[in-house]
Formats: sequence, C-alpha cells, structure tokens
Amino acid sequence: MSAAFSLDSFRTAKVLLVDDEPAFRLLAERFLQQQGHQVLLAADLAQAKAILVQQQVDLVLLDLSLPPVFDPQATLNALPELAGQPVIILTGHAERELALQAISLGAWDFLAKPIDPDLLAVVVKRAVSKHLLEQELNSLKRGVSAAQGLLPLVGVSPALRNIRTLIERIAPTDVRVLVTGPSGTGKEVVSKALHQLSLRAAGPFVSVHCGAIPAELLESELFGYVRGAFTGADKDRQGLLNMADGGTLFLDEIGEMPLPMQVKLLRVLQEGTFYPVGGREQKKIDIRLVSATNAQLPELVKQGRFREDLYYRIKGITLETPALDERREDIPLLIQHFLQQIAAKSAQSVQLSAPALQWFLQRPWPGNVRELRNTLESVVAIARHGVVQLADIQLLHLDVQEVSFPDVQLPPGSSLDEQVRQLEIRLLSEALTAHQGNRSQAARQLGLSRQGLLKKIERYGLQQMGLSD
Ligand SMILES: Nc1ncnc2c1ncn2[C@@H]1O[C@H](COP(=O)(O)OP(=O)(O)OP(=O)(O)O)[C@@H](O)[C@H]1O
Repeated sequence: MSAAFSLDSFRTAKVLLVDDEPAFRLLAERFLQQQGHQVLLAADLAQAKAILVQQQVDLVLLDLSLPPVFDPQATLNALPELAGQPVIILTGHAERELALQAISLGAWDFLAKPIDPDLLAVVVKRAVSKHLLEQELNSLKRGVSAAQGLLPLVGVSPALRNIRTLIERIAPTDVRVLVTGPSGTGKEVVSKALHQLSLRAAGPFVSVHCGAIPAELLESELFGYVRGAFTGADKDRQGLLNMADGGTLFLDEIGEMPLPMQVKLLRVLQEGTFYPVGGREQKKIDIRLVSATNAQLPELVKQGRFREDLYYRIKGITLETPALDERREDIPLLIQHFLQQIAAKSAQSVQLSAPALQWFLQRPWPGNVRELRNTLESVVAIARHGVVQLADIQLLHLDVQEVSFPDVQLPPGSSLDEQVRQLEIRLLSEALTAHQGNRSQAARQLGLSRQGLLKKIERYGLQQMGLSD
C-alpha cells in the first residue's frame, strides 16, 4: 500500500458526540481526545444538525434516547439526515432491536451502554479510518480526473475551455446545473464530467431520458411503487430517484417532461421528499440535479408547456454546448480521440489518409459530435488494412467528389490574432492526427523543432490528443 494510504498520515478526525447526559459527554470527550480525536459535543438532535450544517465531521456517536421527546424511533427517523459520515449508535440493552433497525438504516455499528472504553476505542478507530479512506479515495479520483484535464470532454475551442473551467469550479458544489445545446453536442458528457469531479463521484450517476419514457410510466419509474399500487405491481420497486440517492440525477430532455410530472418533480426539489406510487411512507433523498435540454425552455414557459417555477428551480447555472460547426477547431481533436477509442476496442491501429481527413475537416456536421463519431465508426468499419481512404468514404457517401487542400475557412470578422490561433491549432492537430499523435514526425512535417512543437501543444491544450514521442 502506498504511503498516501497509510492511516497515520491522515489528519486528526472530528467526532461528534450526541448525548443528553452531561457526565457521559465529559468522560467520553476526554477519552476520545486521549485517543487523538477532536471532539464536538451536542446534547440533542437540533444541536447536532446545527453543527453538521457548519462543518464536516468524520463520525457521529449518537445516543438513541434524546430530548425533547426521548423517543428512540424519532432519533432513528433522523438517521438519513446524518448520512455523509458513519454513525455509531449508543444504546441501552433494552433498545437492541432498535439498534439492529438502525444498522439496517445505514448506521455503521452500535455499542451498548455502559460502554466498554476499549471497545469504544476500536470501533471508533475502525469507523473513522473507513471514512478517511473513502475521502482520500474520492479526492484521489477527483485529482486524477482533474490531472487528465477532464479527458472525456475533448476540445480546444474557447467555448470548450470555458465549459471545462466552469465544470471544475461548480462540480464540487451542489448547485443545480442546466446544460443546453443542440442534439449531439455533448450535454451528457458535460453532465457526467460534473458528476466525476463532484464530492459525489463515488455515488451513482443515474440518467433518465424524460422523452423516452411514456408519460404514464414516468412517475412510477422516477418515484418507484409499492406492491398493489396498480395491476401488475406484485412487489415494491425502487424508483430512479432512490437509485440516485447520494449521487447525481441527470434528467435528459427535461423539456419533454409532461406537465403533471413537472408539478411532482417541483415538490421533490422543494422538499427533498416524495411518496412512491401507492405508498404512504415518505422517502427522503439527497441528490444533485443536472438537467439537459435542446429546447428553448423560456419559449416553452411562454407557451405554457413548461412550468416557470420549475424552470427557475432547475436552472441554477446554465452551461451551453455550442453546435460543432461553431467550434470547428475541435474537429481534429475529436477525430483523433474517437480513432483512439476505436483502436483500443479493436486492438489495432486505425488512421485516416490525408484526403479522408480533409473530407472530415471540410464537411458540415449538422448532427454535431454524435454524427462525427458515427460517421467515423462506419467508415473505419469498412476500411481495409487500418487506413481509411477517400474511396471507402465514397462507398457510404455517394456525394463525395474530391477534396481541396488546404482548406482554411475562418469565421468572418474574427481578429487577426484569433485567425492565426485557429489556423495554428488546425494545422498542428492535422499534422498530429496524420501521424497518430507522434510528435517528432508531426514536427518534421511542420518544419518545427520538436521543442517548438511541444510549446505550441502546451499553449493550445493539445495534450488531449494522446501523444507519443
Ligand atoms: N467534447 C466531447 N468530447 C468527447 N466526446 C464527445 C464530446 N461531445 C460529445 N461527445 C460524444 O458525442 C456523442 C454525443 O454526445 P452526448 O450524448 O453527450 O450529446 P447530447 O448533447 O447529450 O445529445 P442529445 O441532446 O441527443 O441527448 C457521445 O458519443 C459523446 O461521447
């Protein structure tokens, strides 16, 4: 095991002790401090929740019988609100049944009072170590994704750079995000990146295509149902909301959600609770909501097809993924990225001949990145000897005549600097794509020193191209 995982190298753990007996609090506090933990004290649930709003702790020690009602069941009902760190239940012998129930509700362990200090020390250390390890793992995962520059989100255009920066800033928060843009521009990729870089990365990412599920099924799919709720419901079934608990719920094509369902979703977002279809037991969930649409939601609001109150609830921060034709400098990188993916799947290298590459670079892509990817996959499938020729493309696209070299179309009205930047990116990525990411060969073709090429690669963020020496 690497040094990064050694438990001794972890920071001091924060333990929150919730117990109404002042003498027990005092003794337990001293004992836990001697064990090297930092201790926070609360006499009831309200105090405990107030502390948890203010700061993160690594463990909660929770007495079941707390003021003002001293009802262990009431304390148990609050367990989901304490999720986020392990909870150890402290209980009298008579409450053993309740303690077992607590474990089934997600508590980490339970200790019977009077408490054996040695046992307390061991159980606390085990729970705290687990929590710190999980945190370490999450931060390593986030670090890896960040170091890879959000690899799944390929692109060097200003729009893509902007989206990447925003993702890095807002991913660790729970702010709701609405991703808008035409079909196939990467809205789901953006949503997944938000999840991967969030504190919820170890939790589930549940994707729901609101337009693909028939209106009459959407409610039971989202909320789940109880046995007997309708004909055919022969047992309880969890809904997608429940499955996303602790993670991210991605509502794709939210503009297609039927109005009655919008009302129900609004209630979940306002209260954080819902009832399964036919059920009486309220469920509580902790999700981060990311929604996506290719529709103009404000237009749908004006037409009365989308609730205004829901629009403002889901909007949070809006990220826009532009059409591929508005950021054509991303095309060579995307081609290289998809070629590498195809090669990894088929375990053999694939490349485009120069005319084939030009065809890809010159063509409009109304279906955006999805169309580019599908087209690439289909021409690679019919190519021979691992090289796609223009003739292969002609077999599938009868309109292919010939391609012109070099074709440098730049957005009208852009400044000279911007035109030079785009032209450089384009020529560099074309050379790198033509040589399958080999820097030395690309430098030779461009008449640059290797060092000069490396500098430009760094300046334009072209490291994403999967480079070799
Ligand atoms: N920037 C990108 N980097 C890498 N792959 C991308 C990028 N953008 C899109 N893709 C790929 O393009 C395809 C379409 O992307 P995605 O499904 O995220 O688009 P979308 O905008 O959500 O589409 P729709 O509106 O139809 O649901 C996927 O295969 C995805 O992996």
